[in-house]
Formats: sequence, C-alpha cells, structure tokens
Amino acid sequence: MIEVQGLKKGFRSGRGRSARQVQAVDGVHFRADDGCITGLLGPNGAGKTTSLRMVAGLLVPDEGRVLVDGIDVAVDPQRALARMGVLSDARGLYPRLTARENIVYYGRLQGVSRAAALQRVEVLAEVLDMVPLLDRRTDGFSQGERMKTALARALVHDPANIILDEPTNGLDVLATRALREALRRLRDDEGKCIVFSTHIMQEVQRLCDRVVVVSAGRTVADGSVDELLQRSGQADFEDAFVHLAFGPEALAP
Ligand SMILES: Nc1ncnc2c1ncn2[C@@H]1O[C@H](COP(=O)(O)OP(=O)(O)OP(=O)(O)O)[C@@H](O)[C@H]1O
Repeated sequence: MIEVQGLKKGFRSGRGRSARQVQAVDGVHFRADDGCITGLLGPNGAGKTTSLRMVAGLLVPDEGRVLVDGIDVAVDPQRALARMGVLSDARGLYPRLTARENIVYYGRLQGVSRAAALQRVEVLAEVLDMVPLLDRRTDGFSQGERMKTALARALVHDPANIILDEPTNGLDVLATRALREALRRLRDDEGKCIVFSTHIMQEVQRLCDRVVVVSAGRTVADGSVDELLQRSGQADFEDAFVHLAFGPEALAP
C-alpha cells in the first residue's frame, strides 16, 4: 500500500535574473491499496511525473511524505525502496545482454540471489507473456518488447508495490493491450498495489479501480470512474475529467 500525504515540490528554472520558481507539485495526496490499480490522471504538466519520482525516492519532496507499506521513504529509504518496483520512461537495457540476463543482472543489484532471480524470470515471463523473448539480445527489440523486459526487470525482486510513469508511451495498440493484461494479472494473481500515471482517458476507464485526478500540481478529485462520473454530473468520462480538472466553465461550448 502506498500513502502520499501533502506532497509539494518546486524547481528553480532558468538562471540569473530570469530565474523563476516553478511549483511542479503543490498538494498531491492519495492512497493506493493492495490488489488495486490506481491511476494518476492529469493533463500535460500537471505534476504526475514529479509526484511519482518523489514516491519512488528519486526526488526529495519540499513538503509532505510518502509511506510504502507504512515505511516512510524519507526515514528508511532502503527498506521502502526494496518494496517498490519502478518503471520510468528511462527504459535503458543492456543491448548485448539477453532479456533474461538483463533481468537477472538487475535482480543481483537488488540483492536477489542468482537462483531466486532465475526462478523469478520464469514466473514473470509467463505473467508478461514474454517467454520467446528471454534468450534474445535486447538489441533490436521493439518498443513493446523493451517495455516488457524493463517491467520484468522492475519486478524481479517481487516488490509488493509497482509504480509506472506513463507506461504506454510509444506503444502500439497490441503492446498497450498486452501491458494492460499484464497489469491486471499482477493485480489479480499477485495482489500487487499498482500506481501509474497517464493522460489517456480510455486507459483509466479500462484499467483503474481508483482514479486520482491531478491538476496544476494538486489532487482535485479521487474515486472510481463511476464515482467521478457521479460527482461531476457527467455521462462521459472525458467530460467528467475536464469538469474536475479545469472546472465546469471549461465544458462550455
Ligand atoms: N527539473 C525541473 N525543472 C524545472 N521545472 C520542472 C522540472 N521538472 C518538472 N518541471 C515542471 O513542473 C511541472 C510538472 O511537470 P511534470 O513532468 O511532473 O508533469 P506531468 O504531469 O508528468 O506532465 P506530462 O503529462 O506532460 O508528462 C511542469 O510545468 C514542468 O515543466
């Protein structure tokens, strides 16, 4: 389970006199439960990536805190991070290594024994439907094949919590469907807590048990798709999102 409380993060942008403060995150909070897929939905620049980078311990918040299975990331980062698998947009794989070697190598870096990592590869290859890829060098892999390998790598230490930043970026429709199916299996078969960011409505509607709407750095709404439709009084989820993220006036023709 991941709990995010009152996160804030600002950046200084530019130099000298033209430098100014950008408030990337200005009050993001949510709770993501085990066995649930939670989507962070927001427009470009809403602060989703910055929030997830703080959750993953890659950025230190100015304010607020992140609890991973009750462990404060700022207080005990090692224990908190060991409970998370993170798939960011940097999906760097070693091109000369096979998919299996990439995954096992990362497992070793995470402190997993070679035998356990090799065993985990077999399980993940089934869940992610990538058995035929395992013994190919990743050099020349398609975007979808890279994504699956990177996801398996992020999950090799069997973390209870999975964080994905815009995971379907650059994937075609079949690879996107395969990823969705993999995330559902990780939720249903393994009871994982899954948090991902996106600005794609259909993705949220098809996949999420819970949606956190982020706008201008803040959590502005939180609930299931049906709850958000009800709360906004809209029949269409895109309209509901625009209403919640930008206010009812943004829906005017
Ligand atoms: N390192 C940085 N320095 C300066 N500004 C930053 C930095 N990182 C993010 N920002 C700014 O913070 C705001 C939030 O950015 P962030 O990448 O978190 O948004 P996002 O919701 O993930 O957007 P997108 O959907 O476009 O990826 C943006 O205005 C961005 O320009």
